[in-house]
Amino acid sequence: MPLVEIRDVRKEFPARSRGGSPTVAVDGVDLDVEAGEIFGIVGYSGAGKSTLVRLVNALEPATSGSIRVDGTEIVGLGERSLQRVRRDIGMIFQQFNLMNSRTVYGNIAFPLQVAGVPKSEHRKRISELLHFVGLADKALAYPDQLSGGQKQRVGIARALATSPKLLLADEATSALDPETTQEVLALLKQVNTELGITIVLITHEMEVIKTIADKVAVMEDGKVIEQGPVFDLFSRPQHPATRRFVSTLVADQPPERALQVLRERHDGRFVTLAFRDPAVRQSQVFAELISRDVAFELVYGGIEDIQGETFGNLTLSLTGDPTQVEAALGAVRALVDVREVAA
Ligand SMILES: Nc1ncnc2c1ncn2[C@@H]1O[C@H](COP(=O)(O)OP(=O)(O)OP(=O)(O)O)[C@@H](O)[C@H]1O
Repeated sequence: MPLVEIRDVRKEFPARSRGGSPTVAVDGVDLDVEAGEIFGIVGYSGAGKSTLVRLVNALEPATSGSIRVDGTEIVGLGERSLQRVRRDIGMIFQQFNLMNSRTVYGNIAFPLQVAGVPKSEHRKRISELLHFVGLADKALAYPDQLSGGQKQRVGIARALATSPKLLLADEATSALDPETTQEVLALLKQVNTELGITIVLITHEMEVIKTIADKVAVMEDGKVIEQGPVFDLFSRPQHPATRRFVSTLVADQPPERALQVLRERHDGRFVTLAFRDPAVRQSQVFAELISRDVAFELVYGGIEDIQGETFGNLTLSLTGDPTQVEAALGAVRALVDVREVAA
């Protein structure tokens, strides 16, 4: 049984003005998040990502559909029962949402108070959490004395205080610089592997997905347009929006601007080879060209490492006898996908 099971979920917000039309923020979404995984949801601003996660912890009620969290149907559930479900769900935010008038200790104590954990148990639990997030010496600091990365660590400690099964992360690294982003992502990975907590994270950055997610769903206009294991989605994106996201990390064919310059420099036939199968070595492919006296230059592209598997697109300029070029490409097609680059 998935930890989170979403079926045909829809969320409609009423029109903001008289005569206006309602906004369908989430439109018929189906998703399964298995226990123990890191599930990424990626999409541009307005795609409906935040609304979807807010439905999962019932900060907003769904208009229709079904959402099961750890087996409990939460759509239509009463407030009292929802509070019990929410106790198993932690959440972290882009702007950290810490209480500035409370110390780090006080911020982490807050969910413990709400959950009715006796005060005598707070000190030990908070100390454990602060050690885990690497802020053992900051218990008495106030949020405005901390860096962004430290504030998010406090956010994570606070979200973990009541030992949730599920952690929802809403653009948790979007306000951080690239180096701090990597540190916070590493901490989230630790939350997942060492504490066994399932994580759903939403982001507009493929880098975040690539770094820690196991599975990913792409959202556009309230719908999930594509989902699957991260490697599959990166190496074989189907939908144009997914291709656009993937191209922010992995070069595909050269864009029009680059192509113009490349054509001025190279007069051969341009083809893009997609390397996806780990059993196929680049040297095998190049050997097919060399054996037929086809000269080649790598003009665009690169190879990426996604969770230990490599793939990428290399655009080559080929020169030689056209019949030999054709024959070589025939042999190359047996090894990798070959696409012509439009003249
Ligand atoms: N409380 C609300 N009332 C009315 N419309 C809303 C409300 N919350 C979100 N929306 C609308 O729902 C759509 C989806 O918004 P949502 O915030 O879920 O997208 P998102 O993908 O998370 O984007 P962002 O990263 O910019 O938050 C948008 O058109 C937004 O204007």
